[in-house]
Amino acid sequence: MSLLPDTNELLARARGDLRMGLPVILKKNDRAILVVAAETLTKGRLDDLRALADRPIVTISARRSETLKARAYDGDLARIVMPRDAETAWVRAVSDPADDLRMPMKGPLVSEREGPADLHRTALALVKTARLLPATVAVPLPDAMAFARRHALTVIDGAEADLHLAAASPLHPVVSARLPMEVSEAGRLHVFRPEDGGEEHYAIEIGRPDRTEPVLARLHSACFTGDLMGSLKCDCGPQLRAALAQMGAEGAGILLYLNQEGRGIGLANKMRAYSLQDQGFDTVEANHRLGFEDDERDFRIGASILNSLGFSKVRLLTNNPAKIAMMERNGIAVTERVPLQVGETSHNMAYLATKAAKSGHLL
Ligand SMILES: Nc1nc2c(ncn2[C@@H]2O[C@H](COP(=O)(O)OP(=O)(O)OP(=O)(O)O)[C@@H](O)[C@H]2O)c(=O)[nH]1
Ligand SMILES: [Zn+2]
Repeated sequence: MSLLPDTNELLARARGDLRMGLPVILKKNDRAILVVAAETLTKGRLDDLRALADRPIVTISARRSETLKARAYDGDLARIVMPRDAETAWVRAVSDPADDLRMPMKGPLVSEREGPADLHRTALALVKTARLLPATVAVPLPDAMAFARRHALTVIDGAEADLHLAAASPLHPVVSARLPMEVSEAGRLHVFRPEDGGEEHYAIEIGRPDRTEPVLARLHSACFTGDLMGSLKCDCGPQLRAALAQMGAEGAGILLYLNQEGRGIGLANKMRAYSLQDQGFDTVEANHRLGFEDDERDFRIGASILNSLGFSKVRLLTNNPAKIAMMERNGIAVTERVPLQVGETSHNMAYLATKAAKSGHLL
């Protein structure tokens, strides 16, 4: 018998650790780093890191380094060397763009160019999956296994972590039950749970769609503000309700409710993006300043749920050609694009225009 956690389980544990401000250890052969998520770094933890190495490394994505005018010698990321007198406020200013305009970063920032960046890259990918700001603070760690045992810290093999973080986690059906709804009394809700400990996703089936014919389908990404609060900043709520109404009217359809809030960056980061939008940046620029790509969603999840429910052909309700391409690439044939243009307001006109201009959305 072995109760030792596998890499997936260790990654899930590490996400929890990082969100709580606990360090985790990433190792590869005889190299290891001790990592803390920049956003949860406390003074005490910074002192602990400094006791191990006097110049911790703050890793940010190349997107964030563009704004900070820091050199990204590692291509997709930059390893910034912490000045000896820098405190947690300095780490916050590097990782969080909230005050970029009010207090421009006093540089110059010095980027590390020696030595491998691979473990730092893994750390950055990991904090993103924990829905934290994409920035980490790390120090090299000799004798990692003994250190981990002494401090009861999670240790993950970097190469294994890379494989798991890049793969689409298998999803398993948990339960499904009848859900009479306003749009149709013949509703059914299916819950799917990913193996990697991530958020659950839902499928709402309307009627009993014929699995051999293209089904009217919608891949809806969670939007707490739009779906539930009636936010006027986006078109998500009206799109959700229009999609369900059309399925109800046709008597059949499948709506996936994917928990990829904020195009995959999480609600806290989306609100950081909204705050930047109030400073004048558009939706894409705001994501970049935070260190994210335009769209961090993984649409393999949607394809895998459709597959598991027995659907292989869809009439897809969307204005986003990238969604169609992702479905086709993952084995779901899109026989027709059904436009979904509802919910334009004076508050979201610029948002919709940016999506058309920069993200290829069809108007
Ligand atoms: N990061 C970020 N996410 C946003 C913003 N506004 C809305 N979202 C999220 O965007 C997702 C919806 O994506 P959209 O780009 O509006 O539409 P789409 O799903 O790509 O395309 P359609 O199928 O045509 O609706 C939801 O997860 C929202 O929470 C924003 O300003 N920044
Ligand atoms: Zn929205």
